[in-house]
Amino acid sequence: MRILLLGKNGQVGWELQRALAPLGELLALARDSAPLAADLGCPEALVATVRHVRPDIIVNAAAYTAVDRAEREPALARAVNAIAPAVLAREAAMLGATLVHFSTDYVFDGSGSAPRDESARTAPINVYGESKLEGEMAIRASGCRHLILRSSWVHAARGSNFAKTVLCLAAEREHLEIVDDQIGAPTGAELLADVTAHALWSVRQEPSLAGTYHVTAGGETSRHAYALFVIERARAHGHPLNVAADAVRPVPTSVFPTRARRPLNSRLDTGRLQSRFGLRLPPWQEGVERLLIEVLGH
Ligand SMILES: NC(=O)C1=CN([C@@H]2O[C@H](COP(=O)(O)OP(=O)(O)OC[C@H]3O[C@@H](n4cnc5c(N)ncnc54)[C@H](OP(=O)(O)O)[C@@H]3O)[C@@H](O)[C@H]2O)C=CC1
Ligand SMILES: Cc1cn([C@H]2C[C@H](O)[C@@H](COP(=O)(O)OP(=O)(O)O[C@H]3O[C@@H](C)C(=O)[C@@H](O)[C@H]3O)O2)c(=O)[nH]c1=O
Ligand SMILES: [Mg+2]
Repeated sequence: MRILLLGKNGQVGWELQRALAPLGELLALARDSAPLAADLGCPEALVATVRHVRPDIIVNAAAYTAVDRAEREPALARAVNAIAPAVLAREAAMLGATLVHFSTDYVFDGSGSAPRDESARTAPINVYGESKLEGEMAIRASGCRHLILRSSWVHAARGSNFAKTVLCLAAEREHLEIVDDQIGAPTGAELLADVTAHALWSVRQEPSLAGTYHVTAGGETSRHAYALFVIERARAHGHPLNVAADAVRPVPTSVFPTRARRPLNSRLDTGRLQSRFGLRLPPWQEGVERLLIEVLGH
């Protein structure tokens, strides 16, 4: 079985290099891999690469993930997150290959407080979310066999993410302000990659399992409580931080200015994945603890 992985150096792509390796012959590419081009901004080159490799499985871990910057670069976000996945899906359909793709809680508007399942109405409130939703829809419309895995708040030791940003800020500053009205589940890239490998293997055995699934770590938290957990656990590991324990101020999103709007309710219902694939999703704190140990070198 030949697997083509795109975006091998991202948070999820890096962990997929490890998790997919036992499933088949893995060819992992980055944007600038030579001699095979894997720039998702360049559809012709992408097509040439897929036709040359003739994979049984395409795993697309590449994406435009700069949420605020996307508001200023909507065309590039759409090229990478919507047009490239459409091209990959068309090629997968022609080859009879399975396409694995990742999407996000940001396809939803974040209203209410209930977790959303896969059939919930999508209504993105920023350019990144719009571009990711368009990518999902193109994949479904192509008719290719696919797994679309929607996750949230992904962190990894390698790459940039909220947890590592908080660690840096807490080392530099004495006071932090963190929004306390965005609720979701921080999800380790290694968990997402391992679930991907498991789901992919299951779909090979049972093609009717293909489709769209929500995949996050268990439990939920606010960004503020998440930041506090990162700070407390980093201290417990002996990491020196400047910020005072009572100086992490909770603030509403409405007073924390960012270019892109963010959904407040990012809760995803993962019941479908757990029951159909027989999987258990460990609590988010376990993933953050692992991240800290890796980042702090203990
Ligand atoms: N991060 C998160 O919180 C979440 C992410 N997701 C989704 O999960 C998937 C993986 O995300 P994650 O690993 O966190 O993202 P990262 O930002 O860590 O990695 C994205 C990768 O895509 C690559 N990339 C960007 N543009 C191009 C391009 N034009 N051509 C080729 N490669 C490109 C980047 O390469 P380079 O370094 O060269 O720019 C980078 O290696 C994405 O689909 C994302 O939408 C879903 C939910 C939450
Ligand atoms: C750094 C910082 C951020 N914030 C706020 C700003 C923002 O509203 C919220 C989240 O900020 P970030 O920019 O880190 O997170 P963001 O890049 O929006 O994270 C998202 O990335 C994409 C790729 C996804 O798919 C989502 O699941 C989600 O993980 O936290 C604070 O309140 N205080 C702070 O000190
Ligand atoms: Mg960000």
